[in-house]
Amino acid sequence: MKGAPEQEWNVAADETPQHQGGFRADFEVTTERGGPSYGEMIEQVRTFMDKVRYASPSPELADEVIDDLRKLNAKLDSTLVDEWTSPSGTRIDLPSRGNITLPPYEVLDGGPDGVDAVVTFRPFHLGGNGVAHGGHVAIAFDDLGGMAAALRVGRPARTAYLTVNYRSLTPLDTPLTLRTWVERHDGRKNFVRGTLHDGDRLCAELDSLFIELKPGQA
Ligand SMILES: CCCCCCCCCC(=O)SCCNC(=O)CCNC(=O)[C@H](O)C(C)(C)COP(=O)(O)OP(=O)(O)OC[C@H]1O[C@@H](n2cnc3c(N)ncnc32)[C@H](O)[C@@H]1OP(=O)(O)O
Repeated sequence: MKGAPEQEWNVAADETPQHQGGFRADFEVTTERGGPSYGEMIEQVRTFMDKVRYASPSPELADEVIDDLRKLNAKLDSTLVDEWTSPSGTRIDLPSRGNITLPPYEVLDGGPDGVDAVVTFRPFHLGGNGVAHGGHVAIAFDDLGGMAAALRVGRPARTAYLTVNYRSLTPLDTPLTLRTWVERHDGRKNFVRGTLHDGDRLCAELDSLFIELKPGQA
């Protein structure tokens, strides 16, 4: 596959370590990085992925799209920064904190008692036969389960295990209710449960363990 094999990713913005292990030392958040149009840029990329998932282009159109994409990739080349400096993951005003890799969700309420969110799986999250891929459901649970653990302990936590019980089909393009909460904790261990509903219908359940990271722990 052609890509960017010589590209160096995640190059530190300066020599000062901006974190002491885990994801982010201080949960630094921002509504400014990337500017006022960053959310719309992410939305357009998601829309493009939706279209790619369902498009059947002619060879000529595929070549045209490749050409356009190369130009777009080149535009971003000069702006690449490290993960701590990128807007992605820190823009709390945007769906999924502006993180393009996550299914878009909006947190309605979050704190030590848990997280209430609305997640909408996009057309490109298709698994088969018109419904969501189970892996994408797991990603939503992982992120929002991790958030419930982090909000309880006030520090980052990493997933030790994550079990998803798929109770019924998960629709695409439909706002769904996702809840996560720490059901029990024991030292650094946070046993996180979760549910995903389409209206009253239970689509999936989460049973997971998130371990609070020690200072400096990767
Ligand atoms: C606000 C922003 C929110 C953002 C949320 C983002 C969430 C995203 C979360 C992720 O996706 S993290 C990425 C996926 N996870 C990993 O890559 C983790 C890989 N594994 C590890 O790094 C370590 O194994 C881990 C940090 C999970 C634990 O290692 P530690 O050395 O810190 O702990 P240790 O092994 O001493 O275990 C601590 C306790 O947990 C228990 N434990 C650990 N792993 C377990 C496991 N898998 N099953 C059951 N118990 C487990 C272990 O037995 C022990 O129990 P006791 O204290 O009772 O002795």
